Amino acid sequence: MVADRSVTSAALLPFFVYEDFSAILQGRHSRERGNPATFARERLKALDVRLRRSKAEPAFAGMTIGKYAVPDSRFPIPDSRFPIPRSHPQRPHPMRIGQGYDVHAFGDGDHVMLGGVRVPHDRGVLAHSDGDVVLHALCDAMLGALALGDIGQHFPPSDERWRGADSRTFLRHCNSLIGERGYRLGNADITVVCERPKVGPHALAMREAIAADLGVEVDAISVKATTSEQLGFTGRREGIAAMAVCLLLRA
Ligand SMILES: Nc1ccn([C@@H]2O[C@H](COP(=O)(O)O)[C@@H](O)[C@H]2O)c(=O)n1
Ligand SMILES: C[C@@]1(CO)OP(=O)(O)OP(=O)(O)OC[C@H]1O
Repeated sequence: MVADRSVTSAALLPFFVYEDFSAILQGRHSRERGNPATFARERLKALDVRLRRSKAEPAFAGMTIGKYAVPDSRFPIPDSRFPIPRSHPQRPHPMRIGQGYDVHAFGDGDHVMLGGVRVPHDRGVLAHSDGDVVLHALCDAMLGALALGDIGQHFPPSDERWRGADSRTFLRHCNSLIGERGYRLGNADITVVCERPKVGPHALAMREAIAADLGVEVDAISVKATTSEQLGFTGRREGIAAMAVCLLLRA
């Protein structure tokens, strides 16, 4: 699937203002970075994200575009349940590691969402959200690296807001939690376990979609797959699993 790489200018306004303000606070101004709005537009252009004029929900709300966070009104940030530590240790960790794992059972359907990509299949998955095991495992790895619990604590299955939700929303939110705490994603490595569908033909599209949402280069994201040699629940084609590890670096 090719992402709708467009975003409303209204959605970008708050971070233009923020960028301007923070540059002033840091004693830097237009000579160093140029006009903030122009700088942001150039960054968006480099990432092939187009500005569009629309009053609709911005497609990229909540995601990080390069160094910019596009606000997502659905999430109060900071989330009071997961406060940002007020004081960092004198020598904060230069890096943090996280791992995640997710499983969904197959059910009726004609596709599975994997890494934000719609992959045609003769089954769907049973899930509260869109059931994207790749993104759920990655979110858990990112949350794990921050010691912030797991995806179910941030997006409870009991919450109707997340019924049928696009898991890229979860991913962008986890990324914003990372940024707020002074880190950035260094790289992530994801393994999908299933007999079918074949993941290989879609792996690049998944890497591109994930990289776009996280504001990192595609080579920072690895997606690979294995069968389980017809053993266990994945081998019997009852479900699909994914594992992820990620490394966070101090921003
Ligand atoms: N769902 C899958 C499973 C595997 N692949 C690719 O096939 C290779 C061989 O799989 P084995 O389990 O027999 O090692 C594997 O290395 C993957 O490249 C796939 O694309 N999708
Ligand atoms: C993603 C959430 C959203 O409610 O529900 P599911 O789509 O069922 O997926 P799961 O991997 O079980 O993670 C729990 C929930 O956070």
